[in-house]
Amino acid sequence: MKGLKVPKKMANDIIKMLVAGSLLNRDYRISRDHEHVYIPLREDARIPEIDGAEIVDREFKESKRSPARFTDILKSKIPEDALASIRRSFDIIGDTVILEIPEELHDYRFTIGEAALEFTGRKAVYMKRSGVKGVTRTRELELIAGSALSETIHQEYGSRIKVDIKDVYFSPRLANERETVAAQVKDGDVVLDMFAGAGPFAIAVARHGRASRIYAVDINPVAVRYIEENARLNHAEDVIVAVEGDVREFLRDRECFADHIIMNLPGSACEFLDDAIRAVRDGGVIHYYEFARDFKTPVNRLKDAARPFQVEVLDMRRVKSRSPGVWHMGIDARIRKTASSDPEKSEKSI
Ligand SMILES: C[S@@+](CC[C@H](N)C(=O)[O-])C[C@H]1O[C@@H](n2cnc3c(N)ncnc32)[C@H](O)[C@@H]1O
Repeated sequence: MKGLKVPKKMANDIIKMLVAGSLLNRDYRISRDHEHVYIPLREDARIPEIDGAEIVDREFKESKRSPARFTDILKSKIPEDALASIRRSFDIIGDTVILEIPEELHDYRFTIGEAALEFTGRKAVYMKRSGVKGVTRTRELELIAGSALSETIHQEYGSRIKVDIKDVYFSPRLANERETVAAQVKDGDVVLDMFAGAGPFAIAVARHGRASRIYAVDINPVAVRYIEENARLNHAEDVIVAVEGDVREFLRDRECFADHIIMNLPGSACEFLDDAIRAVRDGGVIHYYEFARDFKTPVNRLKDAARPFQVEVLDMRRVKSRSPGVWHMGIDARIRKTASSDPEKSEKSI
């Protein structure tokens, strides 16, 4: 399974960082040899480059500390053949857990919910009742165990994100992505998060401490209330400007002002590319997201929208899986608006 091999003297700091980013696989035990510590990772964990550390494929012993693996708790409670179809991957957001339960197991949902409550030690377990939908990208959730709490504070890296999981989109699986984007912001940069939700990208950028101003826009008024609250919670109210409304309206009279533009609305960000290209400064970077099977499709879409400007692709990432063969893709692309700003380019090959 996937693990991280790190020199002993770095292990403590790295483990803290992995715990903060929810990247550690707690079902397995950390192991050691004379010089190295081996840390089990979640399969979907994306680890930033760390000098001296190396991703490895390795056997880890199961953790005896965990009450039992999730399915072990359920073994005596639901039929053995039904167990196989339970997806054990679930999202933990602060004190809440969100589970996806296959239709044929819906009759067992309360039993499964109680097992998830015991397994995770959180306060509320919800089952997905729909996919994310509508302009706010929220989903229907049914409480299946614990108390009816839906507002919670989620911690990732050093950020604290308060959110009501019923009213505002939030995915803990984007924690690494937010770090990757935030790390690219330079001293004095102006950042625009076009689809900010409760503000997790904006908070990550603020925590890195280099942006001079971060505009966090969202059309969902509840989300904007949380951006304001999260700015205060993370001592970033001087740098984050929360804006309620359609980002197209916000950009109507603004041009060439942002050094970084974050476009995390993967189903329809393409419809906003013209606005983003106008808003980005010469040499600024667009962090563009799209559901796609390959990198070519989003890269070509960016290039088409940017014409006649030059697009220099800095990085491309499969951020997370959406469905078999389809990925939430992330592209970082520098936009060159004048010939003089076109240095020797090192475009990534697609
Ligand atoms: C996929 S969520 C991303 C939220 C956030 N970036 C995150 O990572 O948690 C997209 C967000 O875009 C907002 N949104 C959708 N259309 C919008 C528009 N035209 N202008 C501003 N925000 C919009 C939704 O309300 C939603 O909060």
